[in-house]
Amino acid sequence: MDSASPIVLNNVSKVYRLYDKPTDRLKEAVFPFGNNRYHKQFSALSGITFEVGKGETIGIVGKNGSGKSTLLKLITGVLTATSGSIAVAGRISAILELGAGFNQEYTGIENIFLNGTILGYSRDEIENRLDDIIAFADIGDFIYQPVKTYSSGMFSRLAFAVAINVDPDILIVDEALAVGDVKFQTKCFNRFKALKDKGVTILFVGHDIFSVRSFCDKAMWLHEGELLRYGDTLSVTAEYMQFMNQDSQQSSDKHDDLTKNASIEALEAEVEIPFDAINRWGSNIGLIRTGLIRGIKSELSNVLISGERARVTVGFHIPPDIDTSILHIAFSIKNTLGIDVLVSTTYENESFRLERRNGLVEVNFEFDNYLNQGDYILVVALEDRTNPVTEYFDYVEGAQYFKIVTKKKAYGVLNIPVVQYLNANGEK
Ligand SMILES: Nc1ncnc2c1ncn2[C@@H]1O[C@H](COP(=O)(O)OP(=O)(O)OP(=O)(O)O)[C@@H](O)[C@H]1O
Repeated sequence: MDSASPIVLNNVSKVYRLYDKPTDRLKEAVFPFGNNRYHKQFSALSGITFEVGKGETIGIVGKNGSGKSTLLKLITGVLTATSGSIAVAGRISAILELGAGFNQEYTGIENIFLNGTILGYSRDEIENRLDDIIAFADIGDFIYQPVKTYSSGMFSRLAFAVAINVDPDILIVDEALAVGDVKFQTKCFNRFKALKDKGVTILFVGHDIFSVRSFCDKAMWLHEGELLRYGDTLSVTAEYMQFMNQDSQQSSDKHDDLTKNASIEALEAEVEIPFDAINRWGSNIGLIRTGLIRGIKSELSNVLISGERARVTVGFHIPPDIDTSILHIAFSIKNTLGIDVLVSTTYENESFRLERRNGLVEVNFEFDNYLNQGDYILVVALEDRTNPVTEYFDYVEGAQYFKIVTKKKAYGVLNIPVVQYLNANGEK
């Protein structure tokens, strides 16, 4: 165990007591004999062991009720563990519940001082930061009103403004609480990034996989109170996405008949699965046989030239039990942060008709490739988008890994030609 790690948990468990009625809690307090008489036990976390290195940013994922908030409340000390040990070194700033640590009767400004004091700052230190905090919250004259008059958006702005404009060693944030407009959320993210660059250790409950992928060094997946995975962000979130996808497919009975793999058996002997995928999932894995991207002119393998037209080819089989009217073909190009920078699906194309046929079917997508230089991942999928949650027959994350090169160095995510001209003396 690294003694420099600011957060170390060893075999931590948390058991909540559940009472059927509020009076049962009272009865148990008044008659403490026979402790278990009035409550049931619920294990919200069990056997959690991990450590977080200094300056690491950890994204925590897991479905509702998996124990994320409980874990963070144990680390911040709001809750105490039923068993196990938790060692935290450094000043923690946390936003786990909107309104926690605020006095409803106090004004915004008074609450800034209250919160700052809870975080361990002196009055002078808070005064030095007051203007920044007020400017960041940007809630106008409401800052002079009692916080009980605030909307949840205002609350969120004030809570974030305080928590991220102080100098914590450890920042703990639940992304879901960043309610507000895109501008405010971007401001928060910029500030997180600045804190991360300064070496602050950050625990971040991510509800959007892509913010976890773009922001976190490592990811942690909690499931039913257990730590299922902890490690490389891309692989942990990919496994989590796969699980969530399967979970939603299992709970949807609409296309039960499509999840049969019988037709795959006939195809299995034909070709080995050629992909070196980060991840592959779906109800009919094996249907996709090719997924590749090429520059149309250069035809180089695994290298595309920015600005050149590119083609993605997806080759697949259509088994007899899949209705071709709901079967769609999609690709996405992800950058190394796992963010989809380009997505296209035949579902968007009203004139697309897939006819049933035997043997390999190929669908081509062509586009002018204005992506900038860098490393990219090709994802190809066979999907059904007729339900609110997309179901995948076969999803290959990593059908091809390729580079895009530019003729001369370009900046930004896109390399779109931009016309530049000068208006001298206001001439048009
Ligand atoms: N005070 C409490 N008393 C009893 N059970 C609780 C209490 N707080 C949480 N739980 C239960 O513990 C489990 C874990 O809850 P927790 O809030 O930690 O999950 P979560 O992953 O943060 O969920 P969400 O994503 O919905 O916020 C849930 O089943 C929840 O109902």
